[in-house]
Order: sequence, then structure tokens, then C-alpha cells
Amino acid sequence: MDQNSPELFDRMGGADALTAIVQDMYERIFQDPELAPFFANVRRDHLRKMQYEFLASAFNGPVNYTGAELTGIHHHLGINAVHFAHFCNHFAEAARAHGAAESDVDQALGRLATFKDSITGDTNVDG
Ligand code: HEM
Repeated sequence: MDQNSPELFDRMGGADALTAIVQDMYERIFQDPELAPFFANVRRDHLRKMQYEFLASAFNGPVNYTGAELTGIHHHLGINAVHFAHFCNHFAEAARAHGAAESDVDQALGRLATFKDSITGDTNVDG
């Protein structure tokens, strides 16, 4: 079931659709008062480009991820499980807005969930 052809990347509409989904997802994230502060000093064009590569690759598209290792770039930021859930929800809403099938949204969310431990860090650090 999971190894359907065409791949998830293609079923979601390929490069053009995923580029639009990433753009839309970050518009939602940057407007979310809980998530926006994390991105205050981030180069947004670079972020969108790297996220496109990452998701395209995670969805079995013909793209190599050339960005930073996920744990190293996120773990010190204090991202908790609620932040992670909201982030994934923005992705899901953006994908639906661009016509993704619910079964494909579910599959994509399942793949994102596998990165949760790499993204979330310990928020109880003293000082
Ligand atoms: C499955 C979920 C996530 C994935 C796949 C993901 C992926 C990525 C990728 C690919 C980058 C770019 C790396 C690079 O520049 O080389 C990035 C950067 C970043 N992400 Fe995430 N991310 C996720 C969740 C989150 C969450 C929940 C937050 C915060 C609430 C977050 C905050 C950031 C920030 C602030 C940066 C920029 C870091 C910097 O430039 O120093 N990410 N993420």
C-alpha cells in the first residue's frame, strides 16, 4: 500500500504543486503567533527552498536534500510537541488547499511524524 506508483510526490502534483504547498504552509506558519517567533531571524527564501527539497525527497520525489541535518538545526530551539503538531497541521491545511487527497495527506503526515524526535528538544533547560 505504502509503495504505490506513482509516488506520493507525484500524487500530490509534483514539483509545481509542492512548491506552492511549501509557500502556503509557511504563510500560515509565519502568521501563527505560536510559531512565528521561531522564524523571526530566518532567511525565508532559503528556508522554503530547503523545505521543498526535504519534503520532495521525503515523498519519494526525484530531488536530493542539500540542507542541514534536521536534529542539528532544530534541537536547541526549544520546539515542543504542540509546536510540532501545529506545524504539521499547517502543512496538512496547505496540502488540502492545493487539492491533495485526504489519503495522501495522511501518508505525508505519517512521514513527517517520523522526524518528530529530531525536531523537538528539551524545553526545560535551566537559564
Ligand atoms: C516535520 C517537521 C519539520 C521539518 C521536516 C522541518 C524541516 C526544516 C528544514 C529542511 C529546514 C532548513 C534547513 C537548512 O537551512 O539547511 C528547517 C529550518 C528551520 N526550522 Fe524546521 N522543520 C520541521 C519542523 C519545525 C518546527 C515545528 C519548527 C518550529 C516551530 C521549525 C523551525 C525551524 C527554524 C527556525 C528553521 C531555521 C533554522 C536556521 O536557519 O537556523 N521547524 N526546518
